[in-house]
Amino acid sequence: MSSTPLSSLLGLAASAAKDLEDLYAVRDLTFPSLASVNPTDPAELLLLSPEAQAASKQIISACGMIMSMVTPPSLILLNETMHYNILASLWTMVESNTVEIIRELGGSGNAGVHVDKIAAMNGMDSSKLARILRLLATHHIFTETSPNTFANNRTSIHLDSSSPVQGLLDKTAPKFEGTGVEAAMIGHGGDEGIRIASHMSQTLRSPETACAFEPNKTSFNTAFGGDLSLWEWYNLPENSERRVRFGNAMKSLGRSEDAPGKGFEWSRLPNGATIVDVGGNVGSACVPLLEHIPHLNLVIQDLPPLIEEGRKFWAEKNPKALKSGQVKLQVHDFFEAQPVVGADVYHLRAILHDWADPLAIKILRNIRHAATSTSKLVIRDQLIAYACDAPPSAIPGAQIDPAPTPLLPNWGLASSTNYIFDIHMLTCCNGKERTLDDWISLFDQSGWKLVRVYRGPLFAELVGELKGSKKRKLETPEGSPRPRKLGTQINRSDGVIAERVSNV
Ligand SMILES: C[S@@+](CC[C@H](N)C(=O)[O-])C[C@H]1O[C@@H](n2cnc3c(N)ncnc32)[C@H](O)[C@@H]1O
Repeated sequence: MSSTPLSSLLGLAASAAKDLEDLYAVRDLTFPSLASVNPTDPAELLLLSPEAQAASKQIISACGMIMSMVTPPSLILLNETMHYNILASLWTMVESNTVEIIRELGGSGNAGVHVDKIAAMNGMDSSKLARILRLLATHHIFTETSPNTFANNRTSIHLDSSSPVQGLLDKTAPKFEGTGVEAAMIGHGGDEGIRIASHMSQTLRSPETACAFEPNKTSFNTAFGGDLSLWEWYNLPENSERRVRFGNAMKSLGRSEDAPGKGFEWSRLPNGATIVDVGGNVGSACVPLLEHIPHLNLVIQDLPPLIEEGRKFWAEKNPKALKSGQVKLQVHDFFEAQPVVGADVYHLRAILHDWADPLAIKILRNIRHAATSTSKLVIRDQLIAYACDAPPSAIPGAQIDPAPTPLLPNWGLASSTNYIFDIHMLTCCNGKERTLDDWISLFDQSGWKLVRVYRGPLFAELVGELKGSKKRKLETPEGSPRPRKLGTQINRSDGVIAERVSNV
Protein backbone atom coordinates (compact mmCIF):
# COMPACT_ATOMS: atom_id res chain seq x y z
CA MET A 1 0.00 0.00 0.00
CA SER A 2 1.48 3.40 -0.98
CA SER A 3 2.09 5.79 1.91
CA THR A 4 -0.15 8.81 2.42
CA PRO A 5 1.22 12.28 3.31
CA LEU A 6 0.01 11.69 6.85
CA SER A 7 1.86 8.39 7.25
CA SER A 8 5.00 9.89 5.57
CA LEU A 9 4.97 12.69 8.12
CA LEU A 10 4.47 10.29 10.99
CA GLY A 11 7.36 8.24 9.61
CA LEU A 12 9.62 11.31 9.47
CA ALA A 13 8.76 12.22 13.06
CA ALA A 14 9.28 8.62 14.21
CA SER A 15 12.66 8.20 12.52
CA ALA A 16 13.95 11.49 13.98
CA ALA A 17 12.64 10.49 17.43
CA LYS A 18 14.62 7.25 17.09
CA ASP A 19 17.75 9.30 16.21
CA LEU A 20 17.23 11.35 19.37
CA GLU A 21 16.73 8.29 21.54
CA ASP A 22 19.87 6.68 20.08
CA LEU A 23 21.86 9.86 20.78
CA TYR A 24 20.74 9.80 24.42
CA ALA A 25 21.44 6.07 24.72
CA VAL A 26 25.01 6.52 23.42
CA ARG A 27 25.61 9.25 26.02
CA ASP A 28 23.93 7.16 28.70
CA LEU A 29 21.42 9.93 29.41
CA THR A 30 17.65 9.86 29.77
CA PHE A 31 15.68 12.13 27.46
CA PRO A 32 14.47 15.12 29.57
CA SER A 33 10.88 14.86 30.75
CA LEU A 34 8.50 17.81 30.72
CA ALA A 35 8.70 17.74 34.52
CA SER A 36 12.46 18.42 34.55
CA VAL A 37 13.27 21.74 36.23
CA ASN A 38 17.04 21.89 35.84
CA PRO A 39 17.96 23.87 32.70
CA THR A 40 21.64 22.94 33.11
CA ASP A 41 20.99 19.19 33.39
CA PRO A 42 23.32 17.42 30.88
CA ALA A 43 20.23 15.86 29.29
CA GLU A 44 18.80 19.34 28.64
CA LEU A 45 22.12 20.60 27.31
CA LEU A 46 22.44 17.65 24.94
CA LEU A 47 19.17 18.73 23.36
CA LEU A 48 20.95 21.91 22.22
CA SER A 49 23.68 19.96 20.36
CA PRO A 50 23.64 20.16 16.54
CA GLU A 51 22.79 16.42 16.21
CA ALA A 52 19.84 16.73 18.59
CA GLN A 53 18.73 19.99 16.97
CA ALA A 54 18.67 18.34 13.53
CA ALA A 55 16.40 15.58 14.83
CA SER A 56 14.19 18.01 16.78
CA LYS A 57 13.79 20.17 13.69
CA GLN A 58 12.39 17.23 11.73
CA ILE A 59 10.02 16.26 14.54
CA ILE A 60 8.70 19.81 15.02
CA SER A 61 8.30 20.36 11.29
CA ALA A 62 6.49 17.05 10.75
CA CYS A 63 4.27 17.39 13.82
CA GLY A 64 3.38 20.98 12.91
CA MET A 65 2.22 19.84 9.50
CA ILE A 66 0.33 16.88 10.95
CA MET A 67 -1.52 19.20 13.31
CA SER A 68 -2.48 21.45 10.39
CA MET A 69 -3.76 18.44 8.48
CA VAL A 70 -5.83 16.84 11.21
CA THR A 71 -7.27 19.92 12.95
CA PRO A 72 -10.51 21.32 11.51
CA PRO A 73 -9.63 24.61 9.75
CA SER A 74 -12.27 26.53 11.68
CA LEU A 75 -10.62 25.39 14.93
CA ILE A 76 -7.15 26.33 13.66
CA LEU A 77 -8.42 29.83 12.93
CA LEU A 78 -10.30 30.09 16.23
CA ASN A 79 -7.20 29.09 18.20
CA GLU A 80 -4.98 31.52 16.28
CA THR A 81 -7.55 34.27 16.79
CA MET A 82 -7.19 34.00 20.54
CA HIS A 83 -3.50 33.13 20.67
CA TYR A 84 -2.58 36.51 22.17
CA ASN A 85 -4.05 35.17 25.41
CA ILE A 86 -1.06 32.87 25.78
CA LEU A 87 1.34 35.83 25.79
CA ALA A 88 -0.95 37.82 28.08
CA SER A 89 -1.08 34.86 30.49
CA LEU A 90 2.68 34.41 30.44
CA TRP A 91 3.22 38.08 31.14
CA THR A 92 0.78 37.93 34.04
CA MET A 93 2.73 34.99 35.48
CA VAL A 94 5.98 36.95 35.13
CA GLU A 95 4.64 40.11 36.74
CA SER A 96 2.97 38.22 39.58
CA ASN A 97 6.17 36.26 40.38
CA THR A 98 4.15 33.05 40.14
CA VAL A 99 7.09 30.91 38.98
CA GLU A 100 9.27 32.01 41.89
CA ILE A 101 6.39 31.53 44.36
CA ILE A 102 5.76 27.97 43.14
CA ARG A 103 9.52 27.27 43.36
CA GLU A 104 9.72 28.59 46.94
CA LEU A 105 6.69 26.53 47.97
CA GLY A 106 8.32 23.40 46.55
CA GLY A 107 6.27 23.01 43.38
CA SER A 108 8.19 20.95 40.86
CA GLY A 109 7.88 17.52 39.26
CA ASN A 110 4.85 15.72 40.71
CA ALA A 111 4.78 17.93 43.79
CA GLY A 112 2.36 20.73 43.00
CA VAL A 113 1.29 23.71 45.10
CA HIS A 114 -2.39 24.46 45.64
CA VAL A 115 -3.40 27.62 43.82
CA ASP A 116 -4.81 29.15 47.04
CA LYS A 117 -1.30 29.20 48.51
CA ILE A 118 0.14 30.79 45.38
CA ALA A 119 -2.61 33.41 45.28
CA ALA A 120 -2.10 34.20 48.96
CA MET A 121 1.44 35.29 48.09
CA ASN A 122 0.87 37.23 44.86
CA GLY A 123 -2.43 38.82 45.76
CA MET A 124 -4.36 37.39 42.81
CA ASP A 125 -7.79 35.81 42.93
CA SER A 126 -7.08 32.09 43.14
CA SER A 127 -9.89 31.05 40.76
CA LYS A 128 -8.61 33.41 38.06
CA LEU A 129 -5.02 32.36 38.64
CA ALA A 130 -5.98 28.68 38.31
CA ARG A 131 -7.56 29.32 34.92
CA ILE A 132 -4.45 31.07 33.64
CA LEU A 133 -2.17 28.31 34.92
CA ARG A 134 -4.45 25.67 33.39
CA LEU A 135 -4.32 27.30 29.96
CA LEU A 136 -0.54 27.36 30.16
CA ALA A 137 -0.41 23.78 31.50
CA THR A 138 -2.45 22.75 28.47
CA HIS A 139 0.34 24.24 26.38
CA HIS A 140 2.90 22.30 28.45
CA ILE A 141 4.05 25.39 30.36
CA PHE A 142 3.51 24.49 34.07
CA THR A 143 1.88 21.19 35.13
CA GLU A 144 -1.46 20.71 36.86
CA THR A 145 -0.47 17.82 39.14
CA SER A 146 -3.93 17.44 40.74
CA PRO A 147 -7.04 19.65 40.54
CA ASN A 148 -6.04 23.32 41.16
CA THR A 149 -2.52 22.29 42.14
CA PHE A 150 0.38 23.41 39.95
CA ALA A 151 4.09 22.77 39.55
CA ASN A 152 6.85 24.35 37.52
CA ASN A 153 8.10 22.36 34.58
CA ARG A 154 10.95 22.51 32.06
CA THR A 155 9.50 25.56 30.29
CA SER A 156 8.08 27.60 33.16
CA ILE A 157 11.34 27.26 35.09
CA HIS A 158 12.98 29.36 32.36
CA LEU A 159 11.04 32.30 33.77
CA ASP A 160 12.59 31.89 37.21
CA SER A 161 14.80 34.80 38.28
CA SER A 162 16.19 32.63 41.12
CA SER A 163 15.54 35.62 43.38
CA PRO A 164 13.74 35.23 46.73
CA VAL A 165 10.07 36.15 46.43
CA GLN A 166 10.31 38.70 49.24
CA GLY A 167 13.17 40.40 47.41
CA LEU A 168 11.06 40.57 44.26
CA LEU A 169 8.08 41.95 46.15
CA ASP A 170 10.08 44.71 47.83
CA LYS A 171 12.15 45.20 44.64
CA THR A 172 15.52 44.57 46.30
CA ALA A 173 16.25 41.43 44.25
CA PRO A 174 16.69 41.31 40.46
CA LYS A 175 13.83 40.00 38.35
CA PHE A 176 15.56 39.53 35.03
CA GLU A 177 18.68 37.58 35.99
CA GLY A 178 19.88 34.06 35.29
CA THR A 179 17.21 32.00 33.58
CA GLY A 180 14.88 34.95 34.27
CA VAL A 181 16.18 36.81 31.22
CA GLU A 182 13.56 34.99 29.17
CA ALA A 183 10.99 36.71 31.37
CA ALA A 184 12.34 40.04 30.11
CA MET A 185 11.50 39.05 26.52
CA ILE A 186 7.98 38.17 27.66
CA GLY A 187 7.78 41.61 29.29
CA HIS A 188 8.85 43.24 26.02
CA GLY A 189 6.23 41.23 24.12
CA GLY A 190 3.45 41.49 26.69
CA ASP A 191 3.89 45.19 27.31
CA GLU A 192 5.11 46.81 24.07
CA GLY A 193 4.83 43.99 21.49
CA ILE A 194 1.17 43.03 21.82
CA ARG A 195 0.06 46.69 21.74
CA ILE A 196 2.24 47.44 18.72
CA ALA A 197 1.01 44.34 16.85
CA SER A 198 -2.61 45.28 17.41
CA HIS A 199 -1.96 48.47 15.37
CA MET A 200 -0.34 46.67 12.41
CA SER A 201 -3.36 46.44 10.14
CA GLN A 202 -4.21 50.13 10.55
CA THR A 203 -0.58 51.19 9.96
CA LEU A 204 -0.03 49.01 6.90
CA ARG A 205 -3.21 50.32 5.27
CA SER A 206 -3.23 53.99 6.19
CA PRO A 207 -2.16 56.25 3.28
CA GLU A 208 0.34 58.07 5.56
CA THR A 209 2.20 54.97 6.67
CA ALA A 210 1.39 52.14 4.24
CA CYS A 211 4.48 52.64 2.05
CA ALA A 212 6.70 54.36 4.62
CA PHE A 213 10.01 52.81 5.67
CA GLU A 214 11.14 55.44 8.17
CA PRO A 215 11.74 54.12 11.71
CA ASN A 216 9.18 56.58 13.12
CA LYS A 217 6.28 55.71 10.83
CA THR A 218 5.54 52.30 12.25
CA SER A 219 2.84 50.37 14.09
CA PHE A 220 4.83 51.27 17.21
CA ASN A 221 4.18 54.96 16.46
CA THR A 222 0.49 54.33 15.76
CA ALA A 223 0.22 52.47 19.06
CA PHE A 224 2.29 54.69 21.36
CA GLY A 225 1.99 58.02 19.54
CA GLY A 226 4.74 60.58 18.93
CA ASP A 227 7.31 60.62 16.20
CA LEU A 228 10.31 59.08 17.92
CA SER A 229 11.71 55.77 16.73
CA LEU A 230 11.48 52.88 19.19
CA TRP A 231 15.19 53.37 20.09
CA GLU A 232 14.79 57.09 20.75
CA TRP A 233 11.68 56.37 22.81
CA TYR A 234 13.49 53.72 24.90
CA ASN A 235 16.12 56.31 25.74
CA LEU A 236 13.61 58.76 27.27
CA PRO A 237 14.11 58.93 31.05
CA GLU A 238 10.52 57.80 31.69
CA ASN A 239 11.18 54.57 29.74
CA SER A 240 14.34 53.56 31.61
CA GLU A 241 12.68 50.46 33.11
CA ARG A 242 11.51 49.32 29.70
CA ARG A 243 14.97 50.02 28.25
CA VAL A 244 16.72 47.95 30.92
CA ARG A 245 14.16 45.16 30.47
CA PHE A 246 14.80 45.21 26.73
CA GLY A 247 18.54 44.91 27.38
CA ASN A 248 17.84 41.84 29.49
CA ALA A 249 15.57 40.45 26.78
CA MET A 250 18.54 40.66 24.40
CA LYS A 251 20.56 38.55 26.85
CA SER A 252 17.96 35.81 26.48
CA LEU A 253 18.72 35.54 22.77
CA GLY A 254 22.22 34.27 23.56
CA ARG A 255 20.72 31.26 25.25
CA SER A 256 19.18 30.03 22.02
CA GLU A 257 22.39 30.47 20.05
CA ASP A 258 25.31 28.19 19.32
CA ALA A 259 28.39 28.60 21.48
CA PRO A 260 31.00 30.81 19.80
CA GLY A 261 33.25 28.70 17.62
CA LYS A 262 30.54 26.65 15.94
CA GLY A 263 30.29 29.34 13.28
CA PHE A 264 32.75 32.12 12.57
CA GLU A 265 36.19 31.00 13.76
CA TRP A 266 36.79 33.59 16.48
CA SER A 267 39.52 31.46 18.01
CA ARG A 268 41.65 31.83 14.87
CA LEU A 269 41.87 35.58 15.29
CA PRO A 270 45.33 36.71 16.41
CA ASN A 271 46.15 37.42 20.01
CA GLY A 272 44.78 40.82 20.97
CA ALA A 273 42.52 41.05 17.93
CA THR A 274 39.91 43.79 18.22
CA ILE A 275 36.22 43.09 17.90
CA VAL A 276 33.92 46.08 17.64
CA ASP A 277 30.38 45.24 18.72
CA VAL A 278 28.40 47.88 16.85
CA GLY A 279 25.09 48.64 18.57
CA GLY A 280 26.12 46.15 21.25
CA ASN A 281 23.62 47.33 23.89
CA VAL A 282 25.34 46.52 27.20
CA GLY A 283 27.50 43.96 25.39
CA SER A 284 25.77 40.75 26.43
CA ALA A 285 26.50 39.08 23.06
CA CYS A 286 30.22 39.45 23.85
CA VAL A 287 30.15 37.75 27.25
CA PRO A 288 30.26 34.15 25.94
CA LEU A 289 32.76 35.25 23.32
CA LEU A 290 35.25 36.44 25.92
CA GLU A 291 34.59 33.39 28.09
CA HIS A 292 35.47 31.04 25.22
CA ILE A 293 38.20 33.13 23.60
CA PRO A 294 39.96 35.20 26.26
CA HIS A 295 42.60 36.65 23.92
CA LEU A 296 40.27 39.12 22.23
CA ASN A 297 39.81 42.85 22.85
CA LEU A 298 36.29 44.21 22.73
CA VAL A 299 34.91 47.65 21.97
CA ILE A 300 31.18 47.79 22.69
CA GLN A 301 29.41 50.70 21.06
CA ASP A 302 25.89 52.01 21.62
CA LEU A 303 23.95 55.17 22.48
CA PRO A 304 24.75 56.99 25.77
CA PRO A 305 22.25 55.41 28.23
CA LEU A 306 23.21 51.90 27.10
CA ILE A 307 26.91 52.60 27.46
CA GLU A 308 26.32 53.83 30.98
CA GLU A 309 24.37 50.66 31.78
CA GLY A 310 27.04 48.61 30.00
CA ARG A 311 29.74 49.94 32.34
CA LYS A 312 27.73 48.74 35.33
CA PHE A 313 27.09 45.39 33.59
CA TRP A 314 30.79 44.73 32.90
CA ALA A 315 31.89 46.05 36.30
CA GLU A 316 29.85 43.17 37.69
CA LYS A 317 30.45 40.56 34.96
CA ASN A 318 34.15 40.99 34.36
CA PRO A 319 35.68 43.92 36.29
CA LYS A 320 39.21 42.84 35.38
CA ALA A 321 38.54 43.10 31.65
CA LEU A 322 36.97 46.53 32.13
CA LYS A 323 39.85 47.80 34.27
CA SER A 324 42.56 46.52 31.96
CA GLY A 325 40.87 48.03 28.91
CA GLN A 326 40.31 44.63 27.31
CA VAL A 327 36.65 45.61 27.24
CA LYS A 328 35.92 49.20 26.29
CA LEU A 329 32.53 50.85 26.16
CA GLN A 330 32.16 53.61 23.66
CA VAL A 331 29.32 55.97 22.84
CA HIS A 332 28.82 55.77 19.10
CA ASP A 333 25.87 56.51 16.84
CA PHE A 334 26.20 54.06 13.96
CA PHE A 335 24.83 56.62 11.52
CA GLU A 336 28.05 58.60 12.12
CA ALA A 337 31.58 57.73 10.98
CA GLN A 338 32.90 54.60 12.69
CA PRO A 339 35.70 55.74 15.04
CA VAL A 340 37.55 52.42 15.35
CA VAL A 341 39.60 52.06 12.20
CA GLY A 342 40.89 48.73 10.92
CA ALA A 343 39.35 46.47 13.56
CA ASP A 344 39.73 42.74 12.97
CA VAL A 345 35.99 42.19 13.21
CA TYR A 346 32.99 44.50 13.14
CA HIS A 347 30.21 42.52 14.76
CA LEU A 348 26.51 43.39 14.57
CA ARG A 349 24.01 41.17 16.32
CA ALA A 350 20.33 41.89 15.81
CA ILE A 351 21.09 45.36 14.43
CA LEU A 352 20.46 45.40 10.70
CA HIS A 353 17.07 43.73 11.12
CA ASP A 354 15.94 46.91 12.91
CA TRP A 355 16.38 49.04 9.79
CA ALA A 356 14.97 49.23 6.29
CA ASP A 357 17.49 48.86 3.45
CA PRO A 358 18.53 52.53 2.96
CA LEU A 359 19.41 52.90 6.65
CA ALA A 360 21.00 49.44 6.92
CA ILE A 361 23.18 50.38 3.94
CA LYS A 362 24.20 53.60 5.69
CA ILE A 363 25.28 51.63 8.78
CA LEU A 364 27.29 49.17 6.71
CA ARG A 365 28.90 51.90 4.60
CA ASN A 366 30.08 53.72 7.72
CA ILE A 367 31.77 50.53 8.86
CA ARG A 368 33.17 49.90 5.42
CA HIS A 369 34.87 53.29 5.44
CA ALA A 370 36.66 52.42 8.70
CA ALA A 371 37.52 48.85 7.69
CA THR A 372 40.82 47.78 6.16
CA SER A 373 41.41 44.91 3.77
CA THR A 374 41.89 42.42 6.62
CA SER A 375 38.77 43.48 8.51
CA LYS A 376 35.85 41.12 8.60
CA LEU A 377 32.20 41.93 9.00
CA VAL A 378 30.21 39.43 11.08
CA ILE A 379 26.45 39.93 11.06
CA ARG A 380 24.29 37.80 13.34
CA ASP A 381 20.69 38.04 12.24
CA GLN A 382 17.93 35.76 11.06
CA LEU A 383 18.14 34.31 7.58
CA ILE A 384 14.75 33.96 5.94
CA ALA A 385 14.13 31.07 3.56
CA TYR A 386 11.30 31.16 1.06
CA ALA A 387 8.45 28.84 2.00
CA CYS A 388 8.91 27.13 -1.37
CA ASP A 389 11.83 25.67 -3.34
CA ALA A 390 14.46 28.23 -4.38
CA PRO A 391 17.56 28.10 -6.63
CA PRO A 392 20.73 26.84 -4.91
CA SER A 393 23.44 29.23 -3.72
CA ALA A 394 27.19 28.89 -4.26
CA ILE A 395 28.08 30.89 -1.13
CA PRO A 396 29.61 28.44 1.35
CA GLY A 397 27.16 27.54 4.11
CA ALA A 398 24.26 29.46 2.59
CA GLN A 399 22.29 26.48 1.42
CA ILE A 400 19.44 25.46 3.73
CA ASP A 401 19.43 21.75 4.71
CA PRO A 402 17.07 20.04 2.30
CA ALA A 403 13.83 19.12 4.07
CA PRO A 404 12.46 15.68 3.18
CA THR A 405 9.15 15.63 1.32
CA PRO A 406 6.40 16.44 2.21
CA LEU A 407 7.87 18.95 4.69
CA LEU A 408 7.98 22.59 3.64
CA PRO A 409 11.39 23.48 2.13
CA ASN A 410 11.91 26.05 4.94
CA TRP A 411 11.17 23.37 7.59
CA GLY A 412 7.79 24.95 8.43
CA LEU A 413 7.04 25.41 12.11
CA ALA A 414 10.61 24.47 13.06
CA SER A 415 11.76 27.80 11.63
CA SER A 416 8.72 29.82 12.60
CA THR A 417 10.71 32.06 15.01
CA ASN A 418 12.43 33.72 12.02
CA TYR A 419 9.16 34.78 10.46
CA ILE A 420 7.67 35.93 13.77
CA PHE A 421 10.74 38.12 14.33
CA ASP A 422 10.38 39.47 10.81
CA ILE A 423 6.91 40.81 11.55
CA HIS A 424 8.03 42.10 14.95
CA MET A 425 10.79 44.08 13.19
CA LEU A 426 8.26 45.39 10.69
CA THR A 427 5.86 46.61 13.35
CA CYS A 428 8.45 47.99 15.78
CA CYS A 429 10.90 49.71 13.43
CA ASN A 430 10.01 49.19 9.76
CA GLY A 431 12.94 46.78 9.80
CA LYS A 432 13.05 43.29 8.32
CA GLU A 433 14.60 39.86 8.56
CA ARG A 434 16.29 39.17 5.24
CA THR A 435 16.45 36.40 2.68
CA LEU A 436 19.81 35.37 1.25
CA ASP A 437 19.05 37.45 -1.85
CA ASP A 438 18.33 40.46 0.39
CA TRP A 439 21.63 39.98 2.24
CA ILE A 440 23.69 39.64 -0.93
CA SER A 441 22.15 42.82 -2.29
CA LEU A 442 22.59 44.72 1.01
CA PHE A 443 26.27 43.75 1.26
CA ASP A 444 26.83 44.62 -2.37
CA GLN A 445 25.23 48.07 -2.11
CA SER A 446 27.35 48.96 0.90
CA GLY A 447 30.77 47.90 -0.36
CA TRP A 448 30.92 44.43 1.18
CA LYS A 449 30.93 40.93 -0.27
CA LEU A 450 29.12 38.12 1.47
CA VAL A 451 31.70 35.31 1.58
CA ARG A 452 30.41 32.77 4.10
CA VAL A 453 27.25 31.89 5.96
CA TYR A 454 27.00 29.81 9.13
CA ARG A 455 23.51 28.72 10.05
CA GLY A 456 22.78 28.55 13.78
CA PRO A 457 19.69 27.53 15.74
CA LEU A 458 18.45 31.13 16.00
CA PHE A 459 20.73 33.52 14.16
CA ALA A 460 22.79 32.94 11.06
CA GLU A 461 26.26 34.41 10.94
CA LEU A 462 26.94 36.23 7.68
CA VAL A 463 30.59 36.99 7.08
CA GLY A 464 31.64 39.84 4.81
CA GLU A 465 34.90 41.07 3.38
CA LEU A 466 35.57 44.35 1.63
CA LYS A 467 34.41 44.27 -1.95
CA GLY A 468 37.00 45.04 -4.61
CA SER A 469 40.72 45.68 -4.29
CA LYS A 470 42.71 44.25 -1.40
CA LYS A 471 44.65 47.46 -0.73
CA ARG A 472 42.30 50.37 -0.43
CA LYS A 473 42.64 53.96 0.51
CA LEU A 474 40.33 55.06 3.30
CA GLU A 475 37.45 57.04 1.93
CA THR A 476 35.38 59.67 3.62
CA PRO A 477 31.71 58.80 4.05
CA GLU A 478 29.42 61.45 2.73
CA GLY A 479 28.70 64.11 5.29
CA SER A 480 30.77 62.43 8.02
CA PRO A 481 34.14 63.40 9.44
CA ARG A 482 37.01 61.31 8.13
CA PRO A 483 38.04 58.54 10.59
CA ARG A 484 41.49 59.12 12.06
CA LYS A 485 44.51 56.96 11.53
CA LEU A 486 45.40 54.07 13.83
CA GLY A 487 46.60 55.03 17.26
CA THR A 488 44.96 58.45 17.33
CA GLN A 489 42.21 59.75 19.53
CA ILE A 490 39.06 61.40 18.31
CA ASN A 491 37.53 64.14 20.43
CA ARG A 492 33.85 63.75 19.72
CA SER A 493 31.35 66.52 19.95
CA ASP A 494 29.69 64.75 22.88
CA GLY A 495 32.94 64.94 24.85
CA VAL A 496 33.73 61.24 24.58
CA ILE A 497 37.25 60.38 23.57
CA ALA A 498 36.96 57.57 21.03
CA GLU A 499 40.35 55.98 20.88
CA ARG A 500 41.91 53.44 18.62
CA VAL A 501 42.41 50.36 20.79
CA SER A 502 45.93 49.03 21.13
CA ASN A 503 47.23 45.75 19.69
CA VAL A 504 45.64 46.27 16.32
C1 LIG B 1 18.01 44.78 18.97
S1 LIG B 1 19.17 45.62 19.95
C2 LIG B 1 20.62 44.62 19.74
C3 LIG B 1 21.61 44.80 20.82
C4 LIG B 1 22.85 43.90 20.77
N1 LIG B 1 23.52 43.94 19.51
C5 LIG B 1 22.49 42.48 21.14
O1 LIG B 1 22.42 41.61 20.28
O2 LIG B 1 22.28 42.24 22.35
C6 LIG B 1 19.54 47.05 18.99
C7 LIG B 1 20.53 47.99 19.63
O3 LIG B 1 20.82 49.06 18.70
C8 LIG B 1 21.03 50.22 19.48
N2 LIG B 1 20.89 51.41 18.62
C9 LIG B 1 19.77 51.93 18.07
N3 LIG B 1 20.06 53.02 17.34
C10 LIG B 1 21.39 53.19 17.43
C11 LIG B 1 22.29 54.15 16.86
N4 LIG B 1 21.86 55.13 16.07
N5 LIG B 1 23.61 54.01 17.12
C12 LIG B 1 24.06 53.01 17.94
N6 LIG B 1 23.25 52.08 18.51
C13 LIG B 1 21.93 52.17 18.25
C14 LIG B 1 19.98 50.13 20.55
O4 LIG B 1 20.26 50.99 21.62
C15 LIG B 1 20.05 48.64 20.90
O5 LIG B 1 20.95 48.40 21.93
